[in-house]
Amino acid sequence: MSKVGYLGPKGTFTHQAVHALFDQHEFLSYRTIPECLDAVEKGEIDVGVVPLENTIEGTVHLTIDYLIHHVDLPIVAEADLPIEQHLLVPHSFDGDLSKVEAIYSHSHAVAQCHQFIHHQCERAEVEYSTSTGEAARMVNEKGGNIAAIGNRQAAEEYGLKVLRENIHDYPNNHTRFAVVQKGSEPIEMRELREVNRKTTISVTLPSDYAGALHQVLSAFSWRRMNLSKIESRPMKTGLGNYFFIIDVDQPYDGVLFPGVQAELQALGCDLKVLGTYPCFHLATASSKEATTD
Ligand SMILES: O=C(O)C(=O)C[C@]1(C(=O)O)C=C[C@@H](O)C=C1
Repeated sequence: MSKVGYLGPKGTFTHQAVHALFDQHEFLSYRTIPECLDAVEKGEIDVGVVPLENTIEGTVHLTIDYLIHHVDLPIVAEADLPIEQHLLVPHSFDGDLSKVEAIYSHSHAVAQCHQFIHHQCERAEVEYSTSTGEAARMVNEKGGNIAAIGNRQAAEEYGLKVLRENIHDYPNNHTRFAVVQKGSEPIEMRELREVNRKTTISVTLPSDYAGALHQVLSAFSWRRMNLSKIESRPMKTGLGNYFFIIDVDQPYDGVLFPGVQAELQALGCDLKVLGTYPCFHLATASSKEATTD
């Protein structure tokens, strides 16, 4: 039995993703993304599951930055999960949204519901928490005219009721989660249908000069390698110093990728493969999307 760590506590979306991905393992929850990734790095757990990107709010910068700057852990799998954000309140709350004094949640969850908060809960102060599950736990502990944004499992876990369903501002809300692992021993997962294989790399340009990014991209384009994401992040060394995170829509191979690497190195770029991995679609209890075959 392996140890699987995740951004907890129970009732987070990461917790849902973990249970859709793994069965028959020991599950350990961590309060923050860095705590979970550090535990994998130190070998306290075998794999860690952390959020990577949301369709409404974009990249979870804390995860990407921590993977680049603080730990050396390959991404071994990726899974996307439909996200349904609900407004959760104590059972004693009378249902009048204008009375909500504070809304607790993770910053990514709050960002997915800005319009709802702005138009429906005008009086509410936003209080950020380390996760949606933690927000639900706090709302239960504090009580009163306050609410959490989170999922139905969190409401059940922490004794709250769902006052409004699906309060995220745009439909088709999904979050991608990364599974990271230190050792190379394969960890048994549920039998899921693989929808794709991707390779994620980081590229640091030697200096800022005209056409530098164009040259980097052309190493992929003339090889007909499709990129599904490119994003710049600060190197944290000075204003204007950025690196690029690039998702390539194919597995690492022995011909095309070494060719790209050699070409980029000749340009003076630093390149690191962050993982080459299968991608899965997961389903929440309430969604009917395909998962297991
Ligand atoms: O707080 C949670 O429930 C998490 O699992 C974190 C997280 C995130 O960081 O994006 C995951 C999915 C949702 O997009 C909102 C929050």
